[in-house]
Amino acid sequence: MTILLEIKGLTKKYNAGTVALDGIDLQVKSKEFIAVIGPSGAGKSTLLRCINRLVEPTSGSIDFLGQRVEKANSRDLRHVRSQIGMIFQHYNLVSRLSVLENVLHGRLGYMSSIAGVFNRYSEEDKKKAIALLHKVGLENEVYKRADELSGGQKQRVGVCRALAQQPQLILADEPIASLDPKSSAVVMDAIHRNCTEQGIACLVNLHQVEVAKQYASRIIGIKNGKMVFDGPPEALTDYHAALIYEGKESQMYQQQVAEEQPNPTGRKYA
Ligand SMILES: Nc1ncnc2c1ncn2[C@@H]1O[C@H](COP(=O)(O)OP(=O)(O)OP(=O)(O)O)[C@@H](O)[C@H]1O
Repeated sequence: MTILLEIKGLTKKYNAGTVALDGIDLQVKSKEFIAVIGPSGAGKSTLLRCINRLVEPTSGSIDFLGQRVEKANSRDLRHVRSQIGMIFQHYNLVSRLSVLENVLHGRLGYMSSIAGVFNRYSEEDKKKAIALLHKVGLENEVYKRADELSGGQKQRVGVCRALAQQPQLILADEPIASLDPKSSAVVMDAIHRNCTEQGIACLVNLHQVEVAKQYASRIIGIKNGKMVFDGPPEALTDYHAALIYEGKESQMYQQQVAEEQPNPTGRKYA
């Protein structure tokens, strides 16, 4: 498998003096589905946000498909970001726009600035965006305003927006932290199934160890800005989990993804 992303010695110190990341080394290969676990404040969000430079790293290197991200100028950074989709905990949708328009925002990185400003999306982009919405069970919501949706539906729109980019990598920053267990299962299924089918690598930040084990092919444990575990889910024992969450054990059990309920209508999504 190709190496997509190679991080060496990544360190982030915030102005207040907090060392959020302390010399992280990480290689991500194409098609890997990696869960990043760790207690609140461990540095998970900072790690994901340094990869696409939503947060500026203090030192270290980030190589994404041969491009040095930490040194990239604005044009190169735009190119890198077009290949990295992002899913946010609080969805980051434009409330007053339709579901379809929000998904089409995933195409902006591929359009000229003028076409983007005037929302001149191609018919093909629109068809693909609608097909994505069908795939996640939002076929009846395509033309609704984003602020008319439930949290779980909004996050499925966020997933479609990231997929519309046709990225090489998706960064999902606590995508289920604001959702109930049933919606969490639907969202995690949508991320996992689409990434697997389309060969997209994914780094997903999660609090819950059981959810990480359920979906990931590899788990990374972060504690106090350092990587303290890196291995397959079956290698993550209770001992490792206790070590990662030491003193904050209750956080690793926060809401677990419910098994999907049998659905008499035959529709996958409620
Ligand atoms: N903009 C910021 N300015 C100053 N300190 C910050 C900033 N963002 C994060 N931090 C600090 O950096 C550390 C790591 O935070 P980060 O949000 O990356 O952790 P996390 O593991 O994602 O936590 P959570 O699960 O609660 O989101 C914490 O101590 C946090 O308070």
